[in-house]
Amino acid sequence: LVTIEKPHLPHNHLTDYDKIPDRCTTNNNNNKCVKPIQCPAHLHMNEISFCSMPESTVGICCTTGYNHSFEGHYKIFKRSISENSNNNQIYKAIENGKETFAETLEYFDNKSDIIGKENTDFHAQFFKPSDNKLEEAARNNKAVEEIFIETALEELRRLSVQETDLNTFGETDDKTTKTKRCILEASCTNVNRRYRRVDGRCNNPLPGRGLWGSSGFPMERLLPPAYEDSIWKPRQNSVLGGKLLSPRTISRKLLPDVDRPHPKLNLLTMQFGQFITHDVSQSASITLTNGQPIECCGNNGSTILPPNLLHFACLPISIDPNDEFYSKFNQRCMNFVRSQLVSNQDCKIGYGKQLSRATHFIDGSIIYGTTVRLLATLRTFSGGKLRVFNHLNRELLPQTNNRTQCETFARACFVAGDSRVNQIISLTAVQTLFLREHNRIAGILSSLNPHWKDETIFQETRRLIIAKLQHIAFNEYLPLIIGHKNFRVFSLNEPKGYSKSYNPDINPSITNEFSAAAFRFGHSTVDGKFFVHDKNRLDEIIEIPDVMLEPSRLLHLNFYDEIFRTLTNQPMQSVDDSITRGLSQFLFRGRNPFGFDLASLNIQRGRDHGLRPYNDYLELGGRKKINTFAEYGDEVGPLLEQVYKSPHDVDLWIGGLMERAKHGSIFGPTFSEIIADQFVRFKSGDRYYYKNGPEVNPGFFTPKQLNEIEKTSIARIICDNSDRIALFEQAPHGFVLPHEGNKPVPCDSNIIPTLDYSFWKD
Ligand code: HEM
Ligand SMILES: [Ca+2]
Repeated sequence: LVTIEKPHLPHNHLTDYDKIPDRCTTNNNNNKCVKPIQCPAHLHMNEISFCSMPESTVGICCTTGYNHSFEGHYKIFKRSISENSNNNQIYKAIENGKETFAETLEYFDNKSDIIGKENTDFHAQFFKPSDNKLEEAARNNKAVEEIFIETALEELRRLSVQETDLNTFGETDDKTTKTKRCILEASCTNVNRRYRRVDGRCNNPLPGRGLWGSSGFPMERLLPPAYEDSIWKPRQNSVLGGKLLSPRTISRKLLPDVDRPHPKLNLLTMQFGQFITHDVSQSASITLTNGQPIECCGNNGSTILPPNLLHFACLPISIDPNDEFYSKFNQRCMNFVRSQLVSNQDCKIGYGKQLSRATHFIDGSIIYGTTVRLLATLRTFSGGKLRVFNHLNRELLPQTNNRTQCETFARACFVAGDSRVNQIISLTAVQTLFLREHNRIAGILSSLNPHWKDETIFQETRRLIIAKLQHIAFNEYLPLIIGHKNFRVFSLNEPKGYSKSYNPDINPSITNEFSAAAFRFGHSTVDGKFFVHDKNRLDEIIEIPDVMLEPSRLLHLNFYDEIFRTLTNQPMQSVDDSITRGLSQFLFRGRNPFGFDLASLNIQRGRDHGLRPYNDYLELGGRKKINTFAEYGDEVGPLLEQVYKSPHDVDLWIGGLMERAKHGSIFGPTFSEIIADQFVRFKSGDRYYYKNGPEVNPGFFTPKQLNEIEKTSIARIICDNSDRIALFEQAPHGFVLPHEGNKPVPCDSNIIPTLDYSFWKD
């Protein structure tokens, strides 16, 4: 290893892989950033952020998107051996070779006593010798354990990447998956398909990258995980020793319910944020082998299950006996099950990697699903349309009898491309909006092109809907949340016409930092109430827990229009240290007197996903770490000090929420950068990005079509799909509260531009 000058990571390019060699030029001073190991030609450099971490002396990895070379890991392990030997018998064992395999086994044995056999198996999978090896060992009378260590050593030292079979990757809807050792590979035949695949595969057809961003693909990371055993053990201890406090304690002491309406943005901004989230990210909890959920609490929540009964995936959130709220219900335990990992059994070494079930791209997977099979259940196969539930002459989402997605008492329960569609009724409404827009466009395209068959109409419509969704996300939504400065700095603003932003080296995948922390800023923007107006009279105040997993109100004739009027006219809440009780006490309460605390889930999820403490991300963004609580300021410092032993313990989601908004962004710099970085990935890592021209995008739009698409606005889509029962006008800037410069205009006004679809005539 060569120590080199610590590079300054410019804010604008968390993902600028090209610049790595410049920044990491060799220079033997004491800054510890390390020159990246040389990657074999078919792999490429990733995770440049290691470079900005002075204490990450070892982390630069060669990766094809998520799997680090073994050498990269070996170095990580070496470091943890020297720094943290207690917990790391296993690495010691590897370091010392065969002599210490007993220690390795001891490690496993200890574990199995504490948390059951399955966990041992989990750890074992990283080091498990192949069947061939085991047979050979048996023939030669070698101890299995010896083989075990030999294999681990071999794997660790190997740099080259071999082909092997791996058939347990994600869900596939075809048989084209061919995988290599540590390069999960989709075989991309027909790379010039005009339409993107529903599962997101083969977006990047270069070798080793076919699965990038596809459904079931692992999330990326900006920084290496903070697992206490470097593999999967969540961060649970303060840097000063002793346990971190329970997420619930942090939540109830730091995040009260205060009404602070945002001065400019409306609830549709909140709702669109969740909509985008569900398009790009879905982690899934581990389940029992029969698919049933895992329970980590006993006696109706009054206790955490004893260790011998606790499933290895349990990370229950403990509740203090003096919790002002939950103590009333004798609750001492909130269920929490850890996220599923990508099963990469043939890659024997590595830390746990969470997957996303959604395609990581902004590609309408929330509308169309992520498998051909699911999509087939959503289509009519006639006229390119999606199935609807026709209700009083209005199109609603199809209903389902499978009530696992809704409260049992709900009169309606809907299906869409994403299983979370019923999570809150305003989300269901936006899902309905895009369903209607799809069918409306399908109607227009088929009347323009009567010779088109169902499949062509469907695919062309889907392509256009995705373009509209991307246009709204990048053009209307993103600048409002990250602010124009970040928008510029991250080169997210582009002139009209074709984009030059595509870069096949950029991995489009969701980062853990984005989905387990930064983009959850949105939870702070949720208002606990919807003020629903009938014409201009206040009709009903809905408490949000009453419309979670309970979307029946959409069966009321006026409701669809009314909820859009509420979303556009009611302010969202500001991003700050306030979370509505609707989420922090009553999440999914059903008919119970209490529900979950989403803030606790967020904090625990961050620990589950190995997010590092907030300070590390400050540094990643080129800022100084905060070393004393006083530096957090008079307001925030004392609060944090109540719940964290050290300023270096602060969870990322909490630290980010506490930052002051700057430069026109609605949150502080750390969230801004993580989010901007993610949107750079969504754009520059998506070959089918709607603004990409014919040289890269097989599904490109003509310049004239693109010119029309760039007139898209959320306001126009709302207008075109309203029931015209309670919604006849709309402000042109759909995410901005109506004001003098954003007055509602009649839906047929050309102040809200319409698209000329004649350019879609064959
Ligand atoms: C409107 C009410 C909302 C409800 C009821 C809700 C509920 C939830 C729940 C239950 C989770 C899973 C928590 C866990 O176990 O880790 C979650 C995750 C998440 N939420 Fe929300 N949420 C809401 C709004 C939003 C908004 C407005 C945003 C963003 C602007 C957002 C962003 C996220 C993100 C990024 C995740 C992680 C997704 C994943 O990767 O699985 N949510 N939310
Ligand atoms: Ca997607």
